Amino acid sequence: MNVVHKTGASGVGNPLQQLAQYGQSPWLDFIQRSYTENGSLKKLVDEDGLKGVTSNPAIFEKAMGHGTDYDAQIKSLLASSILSPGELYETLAIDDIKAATKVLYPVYETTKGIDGYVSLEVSPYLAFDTEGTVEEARRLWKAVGAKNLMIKIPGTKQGAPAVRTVISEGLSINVTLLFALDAYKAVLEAYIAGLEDRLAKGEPVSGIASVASFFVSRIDGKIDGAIDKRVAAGDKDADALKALRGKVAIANAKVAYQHYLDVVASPRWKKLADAGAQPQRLLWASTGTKDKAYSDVLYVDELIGADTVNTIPPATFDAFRDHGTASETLTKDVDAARTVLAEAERLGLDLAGVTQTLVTEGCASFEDAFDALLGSVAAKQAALLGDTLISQTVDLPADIEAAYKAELDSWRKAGTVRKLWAKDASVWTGKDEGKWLKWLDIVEDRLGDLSALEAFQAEVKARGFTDVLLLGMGGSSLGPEVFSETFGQISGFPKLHVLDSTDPQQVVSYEKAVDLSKTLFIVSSKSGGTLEPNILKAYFYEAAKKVVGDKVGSHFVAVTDPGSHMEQVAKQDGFWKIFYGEKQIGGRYSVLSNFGIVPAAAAGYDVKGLLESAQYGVKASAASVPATLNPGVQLGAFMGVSATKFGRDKVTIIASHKIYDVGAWLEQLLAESTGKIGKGVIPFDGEKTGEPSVYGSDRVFAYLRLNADPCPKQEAHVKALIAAGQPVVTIGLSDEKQIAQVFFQWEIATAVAGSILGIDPFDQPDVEASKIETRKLTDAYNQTGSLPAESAFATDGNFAFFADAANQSTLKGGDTAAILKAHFDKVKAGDYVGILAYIERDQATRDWIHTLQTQIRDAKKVATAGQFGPRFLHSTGQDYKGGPNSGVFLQITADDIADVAVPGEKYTFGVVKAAQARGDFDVLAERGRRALRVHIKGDLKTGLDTLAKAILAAV
Ligand SMILES: O=P(O)(O)OC[C@H]1O[C@](O)(CO)[C@@H](O)[C@@H]1O
Ligand SMILES: O=C[C@H](O)[C@H](O)COP(=O)(O)O
Repeated sequence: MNVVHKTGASGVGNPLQQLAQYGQSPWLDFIQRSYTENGSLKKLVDEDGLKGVTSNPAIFEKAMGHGTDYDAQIKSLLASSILSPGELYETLAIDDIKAATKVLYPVYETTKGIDGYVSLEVSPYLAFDTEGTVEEARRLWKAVGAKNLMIKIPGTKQGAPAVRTVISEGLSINVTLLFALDAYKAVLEAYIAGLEDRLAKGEPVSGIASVASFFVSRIDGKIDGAIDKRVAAGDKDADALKALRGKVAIANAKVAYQHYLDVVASPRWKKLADAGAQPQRLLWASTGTKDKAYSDVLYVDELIGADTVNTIPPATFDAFRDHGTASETLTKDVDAARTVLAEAERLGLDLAGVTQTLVTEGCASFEDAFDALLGSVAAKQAALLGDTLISQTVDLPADIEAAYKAELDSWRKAGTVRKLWAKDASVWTGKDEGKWLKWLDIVEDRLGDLSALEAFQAEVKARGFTDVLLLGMGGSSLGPEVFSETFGQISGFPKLHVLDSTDPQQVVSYEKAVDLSKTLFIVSSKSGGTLEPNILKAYFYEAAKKVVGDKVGSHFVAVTDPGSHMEQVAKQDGFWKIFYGEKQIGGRYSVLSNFGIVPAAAAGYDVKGLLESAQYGVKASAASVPATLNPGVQLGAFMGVSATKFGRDKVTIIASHKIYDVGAWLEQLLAESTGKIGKGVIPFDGEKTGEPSVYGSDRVFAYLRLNADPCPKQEAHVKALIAAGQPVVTIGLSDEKQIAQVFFQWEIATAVAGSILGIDPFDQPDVEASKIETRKLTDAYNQTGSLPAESAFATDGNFAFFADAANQSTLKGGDTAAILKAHFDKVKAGDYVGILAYIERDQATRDWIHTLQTQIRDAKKVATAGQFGPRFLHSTGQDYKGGPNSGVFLQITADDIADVAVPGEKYTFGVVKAAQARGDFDVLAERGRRALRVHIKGDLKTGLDTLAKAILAAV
């Protein structure tokens, strides 16, 4: 923008200065930091008689979204705080507005509060939200804290009542996006009513200012477009239509001004004026000429009149200074203006429809501009934060990429990310999903309670515990397990062990692995009613009591939701501490709440560092980050679109060795959240990476890569997968602590994928079903002393085979080879195989199962899962029963070499495990799954080896 005067700095002959003679105030429709800082804005005030400034989302997009004006401040803000792009934008915008209000303040003073205003618009996302607008207007008003601020509010149906409310509270308001006379009348009415509300409350009406921003050029843009089309089509009224080109917008504005004059002359207004009220002036907005055929000062020249404002874009400002004509025009030819409007109506130009469209388009285009602005702030932020943020790269074949991008764009346009953050259940099935979203806020909440967590950590250290034994299932155990597997033992702190099994051997192994006299037990159960943690607590409480005596309670800590059965137990048994969870967070979303953080603190991990890393992730996927750039949403769309549109519903997890256990946590999150009503994405962890040829076209791949220590073999495999056209998302971590960020990113992604799948990602109906079956069996045991009888449909050596009638009928032949062959022959392309083993989970059995699943995959070219019961029941079990019916399952049970009693119960751990396996199997069968159970008698190792060979022969 130039500051060149036609006739010198004195202002004599400067048309901009001359506007004052006609009662019009020129404002500038532009703001930019460098422009304010380098004195250019002040120069316009001094030399051109500039009297105000307006901004809008598109203007800020131009200012902030490009160039380097804001980089230094962004850098310094990011050095001291963890902010979302929305928070960052707002801080920058508020600073700009504050700086401009300082430059304009002398104008405010000399004009006694009539001019000198700087406008800041509420978020364009709130254009149809009265309450949201009111809240945001109050917040911004306070944040800027300048008398010469105007909050800009769209004059929509929902905006008008907001205007009345905030005017009644004494805020100065610029009502924007007015195109139609009726809308203008409504906001003028809202202004007057707001002032009357103040009078009624006995509050002053002086010192409050308002303008009604009536848009001009956009109307001609639309009407002229319609005219041109009709003329080109040979309309019979072509000449009459052509005569209206470039006339309708000005006529509309002139008629609006007549309404203003009528209102300010009314007795109703006089009363307010006598009390010191200022009229709500009409402000001509959108006054840059868009059609080059017209004068570049058309919408200034033609709209000059008393008590009005014209907010002029820079180029028009320069042009008007150079060759504008200041003269009273607004009240000229009003009858002609009315005739233009009548003529437009006669010719069917539908001004009402056009103005309505312009409101809708205006709101949408400000939203688009805001999205672009926030997107560029997000991109700048990501570049500056570098590897503080985990990286994410999505490699997709062209067809999936197109659908993925379209999905993200439709999320952006519909503002679905904001709805998700606003906990709006309509993002999913519209049931009670909104009540399960506290995990969105939990990181901030936990960061706010760091001192309590750190004090606990110091106490644990001071008490000299050697071990921490966590007893819990699923969401209460898998997060702590990731921490323990990733960070190991920290010097000076106890070693963290996680027990999530009812296998008697495993219970005993864990007991032997710790020094009971120096162990801190964490009993972890959100609901407090889950069978396993309750019986494990009973067992270890008794065991520890034998060693530490009556003060055993001081070795126990509970993590549970308020009011749970576990809370009562903890109180009754004198536990050292009780840490509470949030009822509005489901187990699998609880890792960043006390369920993950308390065990992490006990083990001496850097809780603050973990939470802060997570907080960077929270901000990177915040409501303000448009879907197209929002990593959590991108990840969710990657899975959701691949599953629903391309039949790629299997997420294969590949993780660097040091962070391998994230896969187990991820399995629960994805499977329990999405696998239901026959839909879902099915996670596969634990398969060794293979050549592209062993994978079908039913998969996507998630590669969690520790950038400092990638495995060359995994790297090569992933590269080959991408080259082969498999969909791959690569998530890069610069250090292990970033697993906390990974957790949050996948939580958002899972919620997003759930939305795309059209399910409720926060319930787990089929897990509940097998819990009920198990409970029936353990109750029966308590009554009768034995589990209900069952009979194998075939036995062969040390193997006994069980199946429901439907499956049995398909499994011909009496020997192991024939049965397994018949079972695995059912596997077809797009299916998966699940080996579900109710045996001790130790290194040897884990190696066994992972080798076996990989071998089956290579033979059958299908996805394979290798799971241990009862652990997986609280994880992938939901998907296996409730998700797509594409699983072929082999359940493995075995004799227990020794059983272990559960204190206070008739049943033993062995009985519980057996009941769990049967409950699981019954529900699989009931859901029509292809399932076979093999029971191994005698020595387990021999049985497993023989079984593996038989399976390999069968596949
Ligand atoms: O923490 P709780 O209530 O003991 O539940 C353990 C696990 O059981 C489930 O409720 C069902 O498997 C999981 O969602 C949960 O993580
Ligand atoms: O308040 C100002 C308006 O936002 C601006 O004048 C819109 O102008 P445009 O139609 O040129 O975008």
